[in-house]
Amino acid sequence: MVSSGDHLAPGEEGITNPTVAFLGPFNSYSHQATKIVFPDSKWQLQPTVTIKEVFDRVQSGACPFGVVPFENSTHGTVTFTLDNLADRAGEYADLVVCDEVYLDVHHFLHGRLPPPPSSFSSFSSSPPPPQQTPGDSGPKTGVPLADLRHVRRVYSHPQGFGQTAAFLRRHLRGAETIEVSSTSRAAELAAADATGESAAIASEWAGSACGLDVLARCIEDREDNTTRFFVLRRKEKQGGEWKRGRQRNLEREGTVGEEEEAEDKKGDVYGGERYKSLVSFTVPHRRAGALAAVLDCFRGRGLNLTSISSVPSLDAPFQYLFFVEFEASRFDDPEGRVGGVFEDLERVAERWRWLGSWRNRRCRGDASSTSG
Ligand SMILES: O=C(O)C(=O)C[C@]1(C(=O)O)C=C[C@@H](O)C=C1
Repeated sequence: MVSSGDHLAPGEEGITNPTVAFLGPFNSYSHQATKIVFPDSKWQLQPTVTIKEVFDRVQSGACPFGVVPFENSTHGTVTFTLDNLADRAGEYADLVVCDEVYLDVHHFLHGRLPPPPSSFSSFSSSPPPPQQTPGDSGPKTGVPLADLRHVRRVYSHPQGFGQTAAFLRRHLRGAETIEVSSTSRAAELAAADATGESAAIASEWAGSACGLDVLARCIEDREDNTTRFFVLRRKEKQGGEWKRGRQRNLEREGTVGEEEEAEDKKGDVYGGERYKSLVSFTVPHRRAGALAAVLDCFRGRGLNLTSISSVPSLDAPFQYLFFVEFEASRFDDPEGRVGGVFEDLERVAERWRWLGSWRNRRCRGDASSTSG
């Protein structure tokens, strides 16, 4: 099976501006995820300061693609992305999700090694944590590799803190935690602190790019910590690529290798799980069972839901806009189940929007699903 990057490369033919926006700076997890789909030998990767800026660049056409984190397996939804997908101000009418990327996320604590033991007396009287001894077989994970009593503040992205809550509780209880726009920005800030009292929760490569010392490795609460990213593009391109009644999304723009085409034909490998789609909707707030009625549309069409999220709709306090992901594509809908559920939504939801259909990267037989 070819990698998703290989699928994409020929797709550049129709793209005169091979640029991709992602949440920067370089060395963020978003950067890593972006490189999986858009190798930097072929694409110009453009870091942004905010997730909103990724949406802006794709909507304006400045970049044909953008990559944004959507959810983490430990800490849940990335609210900045959901907020933009909610598009309350009607700024992103043309944007759709056209692919997904899974990235294994292993956080390191980076900072400066502690000063000599005699200078600790003013910080704390508790004993230093166990350190790695020369006889240890491999690098220890999830424990401090040095005394952390000199660390007064820790920078990270809110997701970085959420995914390492147990380590922070156990080893950095007294330290101030400061949320910043990305984990790679956190590493930059820790490196800029000449006192050596700042640390960052960031990837291994983000810390080493800033010349920081590793104070602890793999400090995430769960070993299977994974973040899923969405690839965004403008709608008309994707819609225009519908050939032979099949989905023609980002990686399928005339780029499907023979090997993959053969895989596609094996309905038993992918079953009904080859594709996923995302819709957002609001329901009549005061009507009992209104949300259940919308969800029942999917049940009625035999469509399996894979995620449900919500954000305040901002129509009125405590009213919500919902997101539902389900296993099917509007571009590969031989039984009309997706078309049918859209008709149902038209009747049952207050307002609703299709936000994209793409290949399910976590279905059996797709080797390009995860990296990290
Ligand atoms: O801060 C980064 O490095 C990012 O790319 C953002 C982000 C996120 O928003 O979830 C991406 C992956 C990790 O889950 C932590 C942070």
